[in-house]
Amino acid sequence: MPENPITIAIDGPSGSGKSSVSKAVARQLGLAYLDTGAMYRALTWWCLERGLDTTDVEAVAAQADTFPLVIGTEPDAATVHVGGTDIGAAIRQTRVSEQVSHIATNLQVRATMRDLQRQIIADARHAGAGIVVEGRDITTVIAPDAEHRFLLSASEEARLARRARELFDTDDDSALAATHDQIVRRDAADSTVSAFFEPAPGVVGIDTSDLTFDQSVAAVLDAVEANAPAGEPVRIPDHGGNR
Ligand SMILES: Nc1ncnc2c1ncn2[C@@H]1O[C@H](COP(=O)(O)OP(=O)(O)O)[C@@H](O)[C@H]1O
Ligand SMILES: Nc1ccn([C@H]2C[C@H](O)[C@@H](COP(=O)(O)OP(=O)(O)O)O2)c(=O)n1
Repeated sequence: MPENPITIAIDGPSGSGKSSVSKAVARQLGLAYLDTGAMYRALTWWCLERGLDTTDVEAVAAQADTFPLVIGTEPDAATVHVGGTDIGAAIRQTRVSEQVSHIATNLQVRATMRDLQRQIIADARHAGAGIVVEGRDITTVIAPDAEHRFLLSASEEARLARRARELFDTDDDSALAATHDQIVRRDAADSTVSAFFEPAPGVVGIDTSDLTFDQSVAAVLDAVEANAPAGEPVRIPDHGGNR
């Protein structure tokens, strides 16, 4: 087991920059990376493929217990497979984004995901330098004892514009309107089961609204460095660490 593995937990609403910043931080520090949102999306895809009603709490929970999910934890290969099928692209489809909150607010599903996520974190700490884990309940429920915990935020305006540019290559009015459901409605639904708009006690809040992407990454890296035990430099200075 490595000497001092670390877990970096990062939460925040949609479009706050969790996935992109977490991947970059993991790369820089030579850590594994876990996108917990991808796990909820994978289960949503699986249920839709089987024609299940995603609001059927018991039926969905039964699938969560058994569906053959394999999630990659390399920041440059954060792959998602179920039963050997690569669904990395399919889980980003609009039909999945529209339904995923039904799955993510199912408390039985959350309990199953919690156990899976904790196992992945334990494995990464056992096998390597540690892991960056991002989602909505990582700082509060999944890994409240993580060495470093962050809540990323950004104004609704900034988050909508980012997502619109990502999905439609523009943030004109029609792109913003099309993005609204994915960001605002989904966050409202998801926040009924997790608290990710404000940092919990002991969690470092970073508002990325007026930061560039690189500044957001640097803000997390600087805070990790500042919080590291004395004599243990954590930043790997050259290109992307050892993974
Ligand atoms: N200051 C910033 N911090 C983080 N991401 C930013 C920033 N400015 C622009 N972006 C872009 O916004 C998008 C954020 O998306 P993502 O990382 O998927 O957010 P989340 O995982 O929170 O939904 C990315 O395309 C990223 O490059
Ligand atoms: N730990 C988590 C991670 C994601 N979720 C929910 C929140 C979202 O509706 C879905 C998908 O998460 P994802 O992080 O991919 O969402 P974004 O599209 O990046 O906003 O899962 C959750 O409830 N708890």
